Amino acid sequence: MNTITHLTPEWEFWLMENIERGCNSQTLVDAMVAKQFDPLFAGAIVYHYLQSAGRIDGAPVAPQAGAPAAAQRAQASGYRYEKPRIPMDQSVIRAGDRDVRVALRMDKPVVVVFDNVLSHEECDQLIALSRSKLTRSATVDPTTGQDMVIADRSSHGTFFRLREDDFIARIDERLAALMHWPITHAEDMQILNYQPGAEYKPHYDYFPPQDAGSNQHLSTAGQRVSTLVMYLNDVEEGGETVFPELGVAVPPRKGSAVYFEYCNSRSQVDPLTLHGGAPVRKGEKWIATKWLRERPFPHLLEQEAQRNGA
Ligand SMILES: O=C(O)CCC(=O)C(=O)O
Ligand SMILES: [Fe+2]
Repeated sequence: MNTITHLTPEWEFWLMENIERGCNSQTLVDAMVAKQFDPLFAGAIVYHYLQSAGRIDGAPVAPQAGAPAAAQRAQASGYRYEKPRIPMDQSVIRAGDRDVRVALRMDKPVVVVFDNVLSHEECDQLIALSRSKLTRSATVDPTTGQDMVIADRSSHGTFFRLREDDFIARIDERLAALMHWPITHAEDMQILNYQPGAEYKPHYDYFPPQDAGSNQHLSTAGQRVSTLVMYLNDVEEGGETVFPELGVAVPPRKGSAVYFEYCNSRSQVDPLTLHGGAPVRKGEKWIATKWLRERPFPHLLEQEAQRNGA
């Protein structure tokens, strides 16, 4: 049976009335799901209405107030946290050929800062290999799903295909081990360069389930589940990766990285992972980003099977 993914005026009224009465988000989502609403749609729409009603504070929160406030908002979104994909009790994670140190971590959402993901030589080499290939970065158009250039994203970038060469393959294998997710679920590695003034305004890495343009992405390998943003150089000033809902900012440091998770086994997505690249104020910023999907890419399954001699 098809589930409902749009809101009639009657349901709109019902939502507003019940929010006014002080109902909590889970009650509202459960009631909608019981009436055949799509669970993802119900979660997103309830979150949206609660936010519009001022019941979820979208403004950045002070770091000291971050944890309890974020937990409240997480609950309001209806997102159910599950067991983190990566170990949350180790200070060093053995990631293939490299020991990666944990510098900071939080759960709900899982956000972890790693040191020593890439050596300085690897950072330099990724930059050198990318420099001549850079083009203006695009984002996914919410209605068509096509790439489009927008002012919110003033960086330049390029991509490396999975296992493009031996150097990239070594890093790809390490990242799959670190992120505890199969290599067949990995998107191409993105390299970005931000010049002074360039930024990437706060956004979600997941494909918004309510956008028509997300369908073509979701149909290949499912939703994005986690991200690793690796810093390839030290930035003199600015360029932090910011999480406005959490009151967290991660300053770029050559070789280190920030990891976060935002999609559970029911394909629910976590709006608290809103994040962006703050404007670079002095110097330039280089990053490499790895996004992982719910399911394998068919062409990678084939590629890996051939490698393994199947
Ligand atoms: O530049 C940053 O720090 C964040 C980059 C980012 O959000 C992305 O590549 O999806
Ligand atoms: Fe992002």
